[in-house]
Amino acid sequence: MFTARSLASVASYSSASVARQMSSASKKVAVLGAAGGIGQPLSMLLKLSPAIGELACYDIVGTPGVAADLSHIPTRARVSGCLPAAGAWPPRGNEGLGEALTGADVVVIPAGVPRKPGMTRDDLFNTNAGIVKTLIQGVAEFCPEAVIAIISNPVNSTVPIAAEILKQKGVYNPRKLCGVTTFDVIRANTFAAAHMGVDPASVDVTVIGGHAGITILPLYSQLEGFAPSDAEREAITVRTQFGGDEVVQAKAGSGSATLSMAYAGYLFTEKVLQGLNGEKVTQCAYVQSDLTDCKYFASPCEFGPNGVEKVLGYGTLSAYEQAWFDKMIPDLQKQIKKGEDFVNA
Ligand SMILES: NC(=O)C1=CN([C@@H]2O[C@H](COP(=O)(O)OP(=O)(O)OC[C@H]3O[C@@H](n4cnc5c(N)ncnc54)[C@H](O)[C@@H]3O)[C@@H](O)[C@H]2O)C=CC1
Ligand SMILES: O=C([O-])CC(=O)C(=O)O
Repeated sequence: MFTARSLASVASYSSASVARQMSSASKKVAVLGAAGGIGQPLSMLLKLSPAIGELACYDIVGTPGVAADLSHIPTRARVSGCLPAAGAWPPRGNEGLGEALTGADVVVIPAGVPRKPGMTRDDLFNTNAGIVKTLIQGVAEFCPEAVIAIISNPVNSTVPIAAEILKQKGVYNPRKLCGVTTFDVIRANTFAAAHMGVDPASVDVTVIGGHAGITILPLYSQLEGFAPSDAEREAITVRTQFGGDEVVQAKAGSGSATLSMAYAGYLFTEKVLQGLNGEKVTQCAYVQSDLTDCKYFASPCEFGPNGVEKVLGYGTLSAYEQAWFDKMIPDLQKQIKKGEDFVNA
């Protein structure tokens, strides 16, 4: 799915590609939580994108510094740093969420607390639900037409929270609201490529479900040339489902994956922008869906000028994957309901 884009290629687009992207409509992207562990490297990668004309960095702290720093990179995107109150960079008086969001085509949200060892993503709910709620209220007010990409965990619940807030405000458009599950895809690609001894750029694993533990279901049976033993298949599947824990444990209390997530968030946003600029692109995302009994479900989606143009199917599951699927559905339904109840109760 992400065959051509490596970090190296971010900085070395062919001149034809740059010319094509610069000639397409210039887009504004807002990053909410831009001073954080994910927010900073994500903002840097987005600053390198020729598709972006304006990059708004919003956080409750630190964005004047992040924006000033990024602004010295010689790429076309103008950068602004916004805080809830005065203190933005460049100094223009009282700035805020409204300034960051007004005119935004895409809003990427990595705001919120990360896990520590021993926690599940659901343990973040109490803190992050309120953060996402506030930020989405801002989106509803200042840029209701924007495509929203939610990174803040637990994604399985924060996306339903966002949907319910947008419904309350009368601006919900299921084509414009996505949970970012790209990290699961790039993890699956990384692990499968290592197993197969091939370049990860040549691997494209479909990952369906949600973004937490057993709700993450990589469909390795659909990957051509991948023939693990039963034990290997079990190990790589579970590693993909619980890859986040590996990083949380290695960081030993200082947070969860940030750099690789920034890369995943960048890949996701670039594809959304390609779609908005008229290309037909396919990537997995956690969106409103009729494919299963879950109201929201991650699967391949076609992106285009209106955001998610089509929720695509995910093909045939092996018996092994079907067993995981059956276990996943009640979990995912519970996490979706928890998000909806937070807003509606
Ligand atoms: N969807 C995914 O695949 C992944 C999601 N995550 C999630 O992303 C979130 C952020 O992780 P990190 O960047 O590591 O955390 P972090 O703590 O380093 O950064 C979070 C940032 O959010 C900001 N923030 C808090 N409240 C805010 C508000 N009301 N408005 C704007 N900004 C606000 C903080 O000031 C901070 O700068 C976590 O919830 C984490 O679990 C992390 C990795 C992968
Ligand atoms: O594990 C976490 O808490 C962060 C995350 O979502 C991931 O790395 O996939």
